[in-house]
Amino acid sequence: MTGGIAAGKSTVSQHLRECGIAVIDYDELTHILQEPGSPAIMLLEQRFGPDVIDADGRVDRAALAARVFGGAQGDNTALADLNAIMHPLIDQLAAEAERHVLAVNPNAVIVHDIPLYADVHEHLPVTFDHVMTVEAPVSTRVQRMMRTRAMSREQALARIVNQATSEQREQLADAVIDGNAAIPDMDCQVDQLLRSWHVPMAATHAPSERL
Ligand SMILES: CC(C)(COP(=O)(O)OP(=O)(O)OC[C@H]1O[C@@H](n2cnc3c(N)ncnc32)[C@H](O)[C@@H]1O)[C@@H](O)C(=O)NCCC(=O)NCCS
Ligand SMILES: Nc1ncnc2c1ncn2[C@@H]1O[C@H](COP(=O)(O)OP(=O)(O)OP(=O)(O)O)[C@@H](O)[C@H]1O
Repeated sequence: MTGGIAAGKSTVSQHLRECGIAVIDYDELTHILQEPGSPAIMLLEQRFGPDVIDADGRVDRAALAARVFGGAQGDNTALADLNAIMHPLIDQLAAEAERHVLAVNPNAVIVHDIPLYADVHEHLPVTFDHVMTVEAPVSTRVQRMMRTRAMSREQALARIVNQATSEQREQLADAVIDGNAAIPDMDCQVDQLLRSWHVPMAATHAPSERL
């Protein structure tokens, strides 16, 4: 699963989990890797300086975001350098998470929630049976980011322009979830998709019981 920022991926993830599906969330993996003691800390401090690490030794994500999305004068490679540090570590942790899920249940259905799939798919060490993207208009997503992430319009737009476009994501996907629909409708879209892909769902959340 991929999708533009604030299109509704976490909302879909929640429903997938309720359906008994394991979700590996690459934003969560990023956050784990930015906790004290992670190998990423030293690399990020070397590249971005001590200001992006807080007093407890974890990444100050707001400070780092300002560095990479804030258009700092003379630092044109900041975002690419952040990605070069983080992405291999995220991929490694995702592979570990997948192994862990499969060790418990070799038949598990696993969804990787990869916001930047369109940007990174050529280098990912895993391949997928299906790709879905969650999409909503830019104006809706900007409003959501301003409301729920306390971002300014400029900060919200800076994230969007530094990601692939909806069209690029849709070209790679075999299904598009309308993240602008009401949440119960989104859930129904997901249920239909899972049925069409013959994905078994947890009985307690079978769609017929919810409707
Ligand atoms: C830039 C950072 C510090 C921002 O932290 P913050 O708490 O504000 O955002 P969070 O991590 O919750 O991510 C929210 C969304 O921002 C967008 N985003 C995150 N990283 C990037 C990036 N490198 N390029 C473009 N958009 C990004 C995604 O849509 C993501 O879903 C952090 O996201 C980070 O270190 N990103 C680099 C790792 C990465 O690429 N993660 C995405 C994995 S696919
Ligand atoms: N269909 C919807 N209708 C109304 N609000 C929604 C809908 N989908 C998501 N939202 C709300 O929009 C915000 C962003 O949604 P969500 O966190 O699911 O998006 P996301 O794609 O995971 O975002 P991010 O890229 O920031 O991780 C949340 O507050 C969520 O409750």
